[in-house]
Amino acid sequence: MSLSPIDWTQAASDLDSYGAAVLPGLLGSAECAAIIGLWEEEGRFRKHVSMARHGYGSGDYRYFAYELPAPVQALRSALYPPLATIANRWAELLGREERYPEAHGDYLARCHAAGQARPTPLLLRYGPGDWNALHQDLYGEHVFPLQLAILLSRPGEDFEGGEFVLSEQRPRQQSRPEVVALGQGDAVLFPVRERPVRGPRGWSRVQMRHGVSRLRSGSRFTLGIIFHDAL
Ligand SMILES: O=C(O)CCC(=O)C(=O)O
Ligand SMILES: [Fe+2]
Repeated sequence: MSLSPIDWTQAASDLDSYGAAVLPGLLGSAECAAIIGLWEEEGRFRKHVSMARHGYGSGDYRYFAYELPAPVQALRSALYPPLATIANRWAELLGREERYPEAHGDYLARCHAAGQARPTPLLLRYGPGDWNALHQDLYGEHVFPLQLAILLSRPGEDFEGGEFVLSEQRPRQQSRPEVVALGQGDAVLFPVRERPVRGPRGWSRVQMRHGVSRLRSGSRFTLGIIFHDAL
């Protein structure tokens, strides 16, 4: 798999300003199709979740089992180091003690030592009328602060509707919505739980949630990459 070059200066600046950054064309259409094709390979997954059954919205997702498929493993380990740099800067701004090592393997060792040893990368599938409730992907005490979702289907061709949505809950203020327009193969980077925002009296912390608006028609697949593992 070949990753297109990523403008990390732009991505960090967008994350700081809006709490979201798009990595345009991270995957090509053939790579997207190959990852969608994994959905049918049941043996690749450790768990299948029906969102309606849990009150999470409507649609399905499947958590990959270890060993992760090669492109998923490659994305997870290649994207971690620049994200760890941003995460460490944010931790400092927020007065958090935790710091993130340079290599993903070292961070996973920390998760695994705390009993968080199940892989969290997932494939999501939405059909007509499906949606994903605003949520946070927390699976234990260890939370790597940034994650990404890659849109694998073609908006306007494979599906209509189904916009990626973020909400930012500001202390003592109303929440701010952010809708992220994605094309096939684009990734959106976003905070798992919180991010620093500069206010009149220094930095403060806002809570973030993400979800997906209702699909009007068609079929939409996403690959989610989360860097902490699950209990
Ligand atoms: O389908 C999407 O765009 C959102 C997926 C999601 O919730 C995730 O990757 O954690
Ligand atoms: Fe999620």
